[in-house]
Amino acid sequence: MATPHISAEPGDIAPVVLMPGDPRRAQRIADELFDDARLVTEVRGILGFTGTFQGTPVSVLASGMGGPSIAIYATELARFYGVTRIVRVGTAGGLQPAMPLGTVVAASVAHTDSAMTAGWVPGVALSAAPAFSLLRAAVEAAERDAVALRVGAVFSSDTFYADDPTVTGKLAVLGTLAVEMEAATLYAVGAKEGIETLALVTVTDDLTTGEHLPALDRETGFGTAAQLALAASMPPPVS
Ligand SMILES: O=P(O)(O)O[C@H]1O[C@H](CO)[C@@H](O)[C@H]1O
Ligand SMILES: O=c1cc[nH]c(=O)[nH]1
Repeated sequence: MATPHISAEPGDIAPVVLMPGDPRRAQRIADELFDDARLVTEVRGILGFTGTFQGTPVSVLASGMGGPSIAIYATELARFYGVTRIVRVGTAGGLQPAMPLGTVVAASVAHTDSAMTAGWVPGVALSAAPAFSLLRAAVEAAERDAVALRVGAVFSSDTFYADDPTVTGKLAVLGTLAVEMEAATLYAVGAKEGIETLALVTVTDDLTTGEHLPALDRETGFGTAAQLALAASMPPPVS
């Protein structure tokens, strides 16, 4: 049975899903990292593929941009397709000095200006955090493979073109590493639906220097984060 936003049949999507914002990054992840990848959904141009990685089924589905969009896909995957792990493979703006373009950040917590979860528990500002199991596995994979990985807070903003740049400045002073748009909502949906989630984002804009990567590099510069996502989320091989 398809959902309003995903046309795959039950069983077409693996329990582990990588989730970039950009549908073309989803296609590249499938083409470059999966074996036997096949298109399983393309509703609204949001591409999803399923294949295998080292013999184990895995899927990739784009989220589109922003919290409301990723909430739709993560919720439908959890409720209707039996997905148990979602790892966002995104891009972000770096907020700290000495974080060159290409730096990969694992979001151990996500601040947000989104109102999406504000009413879930009245009077309580919910914390948005990943599954510790996935975060730990990503850190261990980075250490094992000698891959540089920064771990810390990100800011998941509803606004790409911010009117008030002092907001990210204040968050940077508080140690926030990067700004992006989906991690907090993904983590909130993960908590609500009882699935494991993690966001690994690659810095494509340095907000401290004004350096930016062009659009093609945002589409292609996912390799390290996607490899870490696979290493962190795939079940250990059966020996
Ligand atoms: O590259 P993706 O994964 O889409 O992530 C970032 O890029 C988009 C903005 O350009 C937002 O979705 C933001 O979170
Ligand atoms: O949300 C985002 C994504 C990439 N770069 C930014 O500055 N913000």
